[in-house]
Amino acid sequence: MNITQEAVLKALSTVEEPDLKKDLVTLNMVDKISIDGNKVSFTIILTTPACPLKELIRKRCEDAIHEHINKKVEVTVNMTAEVTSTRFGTTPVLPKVKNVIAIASGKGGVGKSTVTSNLAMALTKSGAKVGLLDADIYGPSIPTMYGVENGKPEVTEVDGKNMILPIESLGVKIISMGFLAPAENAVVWRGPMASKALTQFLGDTLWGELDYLLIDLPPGTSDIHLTLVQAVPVTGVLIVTTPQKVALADAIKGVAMFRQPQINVPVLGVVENMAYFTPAELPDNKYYIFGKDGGKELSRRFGVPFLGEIPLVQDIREGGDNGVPAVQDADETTVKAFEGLAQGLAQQVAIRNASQPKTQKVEIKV
Ligand SMILES: Nc1ncnc2c1ncn2[C@@H]1O[C@H](COP(=O)(O)OP(=O)(O)OP(=O)(O)O)[C@@H](O)[C@H]1O
Repeated sequence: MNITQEAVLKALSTVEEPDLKKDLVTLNMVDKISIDGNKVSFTIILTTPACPLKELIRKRCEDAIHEHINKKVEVTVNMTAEVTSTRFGTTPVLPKVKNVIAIASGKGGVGKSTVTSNLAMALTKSGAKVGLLDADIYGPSIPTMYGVENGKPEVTEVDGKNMILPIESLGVKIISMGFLAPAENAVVWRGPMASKALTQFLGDTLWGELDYLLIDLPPGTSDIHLTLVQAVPVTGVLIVTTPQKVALADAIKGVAMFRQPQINVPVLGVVENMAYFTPAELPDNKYYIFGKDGGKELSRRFGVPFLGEIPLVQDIREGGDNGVPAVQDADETTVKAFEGLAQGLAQQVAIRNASQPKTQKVEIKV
């Protein structure tokens, strides 16, 4: 049997990337083809390390080689990932950050910061480079959730400009207004001053190359939200809500705000936090304390993806208080819930990036 590189590519051109609806060869996702007798190996470059379709794509590649070349071929599919971006190298604001994702909730206290901190951790665990900006100036809780509440970011000079170095914890680069203004002084940050300080803080941080920068926005719909998402080209926003009526009503206002024509930030999805309570000793029991399926209905109403349910469990609260996000070492249900959210969000980012017209890359000095 004489297998050629062309034959391998031809076989793989029959495999469609399920989300992007184009074949792997057209999408330039096939690399490093190697052929040795009846052994064939190649690398598939995924659009995110958090790709939930990894195993499905691997299986389809193996099947395609067996079907189009020979059943007896020994196939090795290696997987790597290069996170896609439509902003990489095209914008003077954070040009080395591939995707900026804002996390918003209409109502306070729905667990936005908890979800954000676990999301950052889950993406990092998948192999992505992640930064986290805690823009919740009225109650910056990210430093506590990452055990760095006494963090004092250092400043370094780059090309004559003072840049802030983020504090790194558990592999995530973190900047919080809490590092600058202790909680008791948060009241000094008001309106335009807060917006200006935040935007400057964001741009003056030496993030380095990032696949995802998550911004934990303050609760509600304020000038700060508008200034931030207009100052930084944002890939999209994730809406966090609980199933409760009052939380949903505020989440609706949030979605409507981001969708205003002059704002026009894509809503990447909705996640329902505190979806149900599960006691540790009865893991199969679900109690719908705040109501049921409200987040799902919200996503249906606005035609945006529903990215999952996060249970109300003690581990999640404890993780936040102890400075280690629960996705790091909680029980399987909690870990799966946050990993599923990270995969779903990364998938929506990849789909969005693929649907954007390719912008001309411009060289920008950082
Ligand atoms: N799924 C969950 N299970 C258990 N506890 C949770 C869960 N989500 C959030 N919490 C707890 O609820 C409280 C509020 O969460 P968090 O600070 O994340 O909310 P927030 O929406 O960011 O609040 P704010 O409006 O102040 O920014 C915290 O004590 C957190 O530990």
